[in-house]
Amino acid sequence: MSAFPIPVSVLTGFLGAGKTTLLNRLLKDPALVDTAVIINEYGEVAIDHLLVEQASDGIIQLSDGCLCCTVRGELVDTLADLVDRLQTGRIDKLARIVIETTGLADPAPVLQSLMAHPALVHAFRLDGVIALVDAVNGDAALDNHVEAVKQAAMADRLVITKTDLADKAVIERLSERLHAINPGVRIIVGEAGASDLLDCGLYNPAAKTADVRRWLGEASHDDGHEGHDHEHHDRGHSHDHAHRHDSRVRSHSLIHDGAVPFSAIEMFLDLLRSAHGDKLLRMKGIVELAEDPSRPLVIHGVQKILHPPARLPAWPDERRGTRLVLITLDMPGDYVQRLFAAFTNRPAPDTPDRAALHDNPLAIPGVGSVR
Ligand SMILES: Nc1nc2c(ncn2[C@@H]2O[C@H](COP(=O)(O)OP(=O)(O)OP(=O)(O)O)[C@@H](O)[C@H]2O)c(=O)[nH]1
Repeated sequence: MSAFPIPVSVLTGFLGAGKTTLLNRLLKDPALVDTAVIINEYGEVAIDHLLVEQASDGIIQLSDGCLCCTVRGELVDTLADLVDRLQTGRIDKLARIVIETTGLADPAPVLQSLMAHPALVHAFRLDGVIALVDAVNGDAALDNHVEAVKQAAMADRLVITKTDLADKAVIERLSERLHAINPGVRIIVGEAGASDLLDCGLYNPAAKTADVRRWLGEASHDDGHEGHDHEHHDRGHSHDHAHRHDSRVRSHSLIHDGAVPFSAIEMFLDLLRSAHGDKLLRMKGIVELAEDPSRPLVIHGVQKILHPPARLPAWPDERRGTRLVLITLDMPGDYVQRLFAAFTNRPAPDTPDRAALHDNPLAIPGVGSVR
């Protein structure tokens, strides 16, 4: 039987900051035994739960949507159900919960639910908010996305990730900026472990800045906007939708049932980045490679950076094929789908096939021009 209240850590950080990477490291630590992980992902093709290296029964995947808006009720139901399962003996032990938010989440509504929802207040206590800021892309995220600022401002622990990719001076400037946003916070530069991040003590909004208290106050009056400004355009296998916070941000889900040659994926990514690299916030996906279909390729792009692709030893579940999620800012129309269709040989009207792109990759009729 577990002791109530159960500590809950909220893991946040802008798109691609390294949340899943950190989670994978933390879950190997004995301090996280009997931890349930709740993952929320934005984009209709869920990938993150496949990349968390833990027995799948400890991971709960919330449906598509963002924790701070459409799936907030689902989080409350999930947590209430965990309490019920513990009380009825269907789960033996639950020592801790980690909630990984989407990179675009405003953490305020999540915290508000945990701190104030009548069904949850006695069963759970918010242990702390851990926010990740990427040393390479963090400045740009803070400049351009209020969600990134909110995440940093509400944190009890800030972790600067990807310090191996940035200069010392850049990291120092970023630390100063973060201290200005969140004066009381402890900043961990580089690899953070369980002892740095857990047991922060009860979350205390009074210790946070005035902005955070205002955001939390606003979040408590902001229920029931399910589905607002959430478009779905069904285009066969591809879906787009606009994020409610900012209709300039869209997610594009690309699915191809079948293997794809590495050269096709490489060229698709190259063209996308050279034509619209400035509009790519996040890209991640799992690819069935024609050259070696048994070991999926995992690709990650974060703003301008394409991280070195990694190979999984095997497929995490029975599904094969290629699934990519792209989150973009101001991307024109259906450019992404058309380009992807061209490379996976599913020509859409007016879209050339892959051979044509190989012949002249800089001139793509119907897909827009490459700068
Ligand atoms: N070089 C380097 N790469 C890192 C580090 N942390 C994460 N990455 C890479 O950054 C990419 C994105 O990492 P994720 O852990 O998926 O980021 P995330 O925050 O979970 O991403 P979203 O859920 O899409 O917001 C991956 O390719 C990671 O391998 C780091 O400290 N150094």
